[in-house]
Amino acid sequence: MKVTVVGAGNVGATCADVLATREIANEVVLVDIKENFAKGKALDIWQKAPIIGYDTRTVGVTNDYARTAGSDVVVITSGMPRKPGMTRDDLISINAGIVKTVTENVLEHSPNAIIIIVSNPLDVMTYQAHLTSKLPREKVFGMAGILDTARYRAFLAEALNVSPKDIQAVLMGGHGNTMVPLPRYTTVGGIPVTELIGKEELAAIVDRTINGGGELVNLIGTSAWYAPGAAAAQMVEAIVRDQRRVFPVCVELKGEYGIDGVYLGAPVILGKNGIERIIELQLNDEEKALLETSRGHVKEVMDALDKMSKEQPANA
Ligand SMILES: NC(=O)c1ccc[n+]([C@@H]2O[C@H](COP(=O)([O-])OP(=O)(O)OC[C@H]3O[C@@H](n4cnc5c(N)ncnc54)[C@H](O)[C@@H]3O)[C@@H](O)[C@H]2O)c1
Ligand SMILES: O=C(O)C[C@H](O)C(=O)O
Repeated sequence: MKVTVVGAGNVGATCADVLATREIANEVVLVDIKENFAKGKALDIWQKAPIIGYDTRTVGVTNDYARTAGSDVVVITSGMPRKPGMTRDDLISINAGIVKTVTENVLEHSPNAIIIIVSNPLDVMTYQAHLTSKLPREKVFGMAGILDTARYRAFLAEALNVSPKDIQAVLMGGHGNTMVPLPRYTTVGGIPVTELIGKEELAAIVDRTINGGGELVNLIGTSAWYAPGAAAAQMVEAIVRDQRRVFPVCVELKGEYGIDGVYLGAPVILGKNGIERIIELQLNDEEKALLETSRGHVKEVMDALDKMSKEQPANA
């Protein structure tokens, strides 16, 4: 299996490193626009192989998409991260152009690839990749839900003093302040979380999860990468090993949850064909209202992208 990761910055290099260390692919090609940057990162990961003990070959290139030819899965992380004081949506104009160009280059050499978007604003960059690639929703989707639920699970594990491995959760909606964590669908070793934690403490954890990306931006000065890179690699693994894992993924909803034509996080089954199935949960009225708010926000930003594309055809 061959996997390409575009963007050799913090998230892309971490994703490539996890893919190699866990031998998820035979070959990982790292691409960046910055001269020699990807080459250096890929070489460093390859030189770690004898120490840790893996044989995934990592190769880095500067914008040479011919070297990515025949990739089975492509992860797009290229683009600007936000800085303190910015929202993810502030990145739309710069990152839309990058995602468009990169998607075109990727498809020219790997027309059958499954594409996973990571660049922000995530839901709308996934829409951009779809507009450019015209791929069906099963083959172009975004990573956010695994990261957001991982944050939620980590906070819960800390509060309950249990292993994060035993916390199962699902989360829906856009990757931003309107995301919809679902405590009703959160369990700890099979036990509903509401039986183990008080309402107020749980509400505080949900709130911290919603602001989880911003918390790290304020601490680091740029956005997170260890958990995001590992989350994207976990999606790649589910696809290349046909694991049929159940993950929240950003996907175009076409009637599911009564929503049409909007990119939102929803639980799906991920396997060799990409999205194998979208799972429809029976949401209660409160959850439906939160999802509707999230839909409204993401749709506004999608509309902003459409408007921008008309005004600046380079982003069309
Ligand atoms: N979906 C998520 O949950 C999630 C999580 C973390 C970060 N992100 C987003 O991922 C993106 C990358 O974050 P990062 O921390 O790795 O940033 P970074 O600045 O460390 O790396 C980005 C890399 O993209 C490269 N790049 C820019 N334009 C390119 C192009 N046209 N072709 C190839 N490479 C190009 C840059 O040279 C840079 O090396 C940001 O948009 C960030 O907001 C999303
Ligand atoms: O917060 C960001 O800007 C990056 C990413 O979306 C995250 O949630 O870590």
